[in-house]
Amino acid sequence: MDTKRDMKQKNPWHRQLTVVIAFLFVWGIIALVTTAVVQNKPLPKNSKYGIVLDAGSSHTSLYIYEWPAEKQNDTGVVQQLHVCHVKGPGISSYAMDPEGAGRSLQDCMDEAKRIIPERRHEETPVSLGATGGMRLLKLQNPEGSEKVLSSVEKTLSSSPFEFQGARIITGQDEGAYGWITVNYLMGNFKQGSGWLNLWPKPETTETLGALDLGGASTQITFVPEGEIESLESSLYFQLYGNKYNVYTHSFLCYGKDQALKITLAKQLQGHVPDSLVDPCFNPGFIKNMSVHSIYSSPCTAGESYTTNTQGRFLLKGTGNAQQCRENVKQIFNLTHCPSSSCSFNGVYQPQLQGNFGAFSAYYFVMAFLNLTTSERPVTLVEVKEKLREFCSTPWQTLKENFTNVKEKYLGEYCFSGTYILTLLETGYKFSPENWNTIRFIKKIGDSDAGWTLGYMLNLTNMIPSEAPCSPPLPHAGYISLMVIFSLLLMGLLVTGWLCFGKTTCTSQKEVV
Ligand SMILES: Nc1ccn([C@@H]2O[C@H](COP(=O)(O)OP(=O)(O)OP(=O)(O)O)[C@@H](O)[C@H]2O)c(=O)n1
Ligand SMILES: [Ca+2]
Repeated sequence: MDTKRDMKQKNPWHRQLTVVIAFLFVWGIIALVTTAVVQNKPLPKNSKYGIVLDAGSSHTSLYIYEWPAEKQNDTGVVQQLHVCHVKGPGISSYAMDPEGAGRSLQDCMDEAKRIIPERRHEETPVSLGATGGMRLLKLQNPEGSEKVLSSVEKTLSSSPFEFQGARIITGQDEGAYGWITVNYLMGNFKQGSGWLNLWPKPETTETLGALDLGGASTQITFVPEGEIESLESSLYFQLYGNKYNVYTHSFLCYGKDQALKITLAKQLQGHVPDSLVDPCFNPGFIKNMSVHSIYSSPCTAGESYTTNTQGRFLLKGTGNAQQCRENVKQIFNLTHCPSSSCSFNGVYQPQLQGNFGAFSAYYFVMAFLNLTTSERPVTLVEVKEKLREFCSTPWQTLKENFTNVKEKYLGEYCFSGTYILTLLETGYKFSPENWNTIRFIKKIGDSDAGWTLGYMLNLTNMIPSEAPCSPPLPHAGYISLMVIFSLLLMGLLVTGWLCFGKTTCTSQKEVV
């Protein structure tokens, strides 16, 4: 007791000092936590936007993309905000009424004006890419295709957005941008951010191959294991500091609508009867077809034919998947291959490698046939069995069971399913062993799989070739660590002070 009293007498500031330090300590903690909270408060959304119109052979879709203004070069930040499906057919169907092509886009452009905030309109890029249908129209009627492009250009350039062109994209670009889209959305273009910067990057990053099936053309794109033998099928990308040698090929006329025309033309063999019995359509299915609709395409232009007087014939389904397969196989020429390995029609294709995402019509058809929604991949045997069963279903039963499906689509699913199977197996050489590398996909996250996102990323230079320099820690991580370290330091200080105080006491005691 005496000792304590003595200490207080010797150090009258002892109590006050303890109170001040305790106060400063609490105040410091509150200040640090407040700073961290305020600093990491979500900022008001500051988005940028981009518009791409996919002018396909069968229809046009307008996609609006959105990304945070301050992070446009990061991987995976651009997301699909909205899609608007243009009413009516694809723009290539407007060759006889070019003004109609531009007019058809107006509703979707108005929708985009409503969705994108007005203050961003002027700086929002809008571009249109036309694919297989317009490539075919250009071959057949170059003047008509120019007029259609001018018409859509007029509509897009009269919008408040920043018009960046309406053009026919090459099949190679279509394949490449589809591959960029799926891999960007999957986050496969590793950016080496944060702590990852501290470790060397792996030599190769696995990417997903892209299979796109349209109405007029189809694309296959993937990174093969070895060298790519053909220069015209080879693309080189450097994205986020990673190098990619990509194989791509686009088959014009092997989209599923044109493939059907070629398959029918092969069966007609130039002689148009009054009716054609076809195993690729369900039993009881009857359709009155115009001969012109089959032979007017550049894809069947090589075939000579004599028509009956009406210029029409009846297509009658028998629903035999096996025979349908045989008919479809005939449109794949497998007799010559000038390279070490080929897909079909003498086109070079390296050995298949890695996993594949199959989208657009691949997805529409396989989803309808219930061959996509399974926890485990559906085997090739199961696909064949499903097609056998579906094709043999009477047309009347199908119509009764699927009242909500468009008749045009419904009538063609037997052919389409068989075509997809044949294209993948006979064409691209997928086998029972590697069939499970294919996933039929519509979306990745909220964004549709397709070429448009990749097209926009490229057009707006949003994929840097080098990984952008970034601090080793994300901002929130940095603040948290600063708080933790500061608390530790303070704790240390207080402990030190207490110990120092005690030592002084002890020594003082000894002195006393
Ligand atoms: N629910 C749906 C929607 C479309 N389709 C079919 O899918 C094909 C169109 O696929 P899409 O990828 O939209 O082709 P496009 O982009 O229009 O054609 P391309 O890429 O060749 O220009 C058409 O045959 C259409 O009949 C379908 O079977 N079921
Ligand atoms: Ca398409």
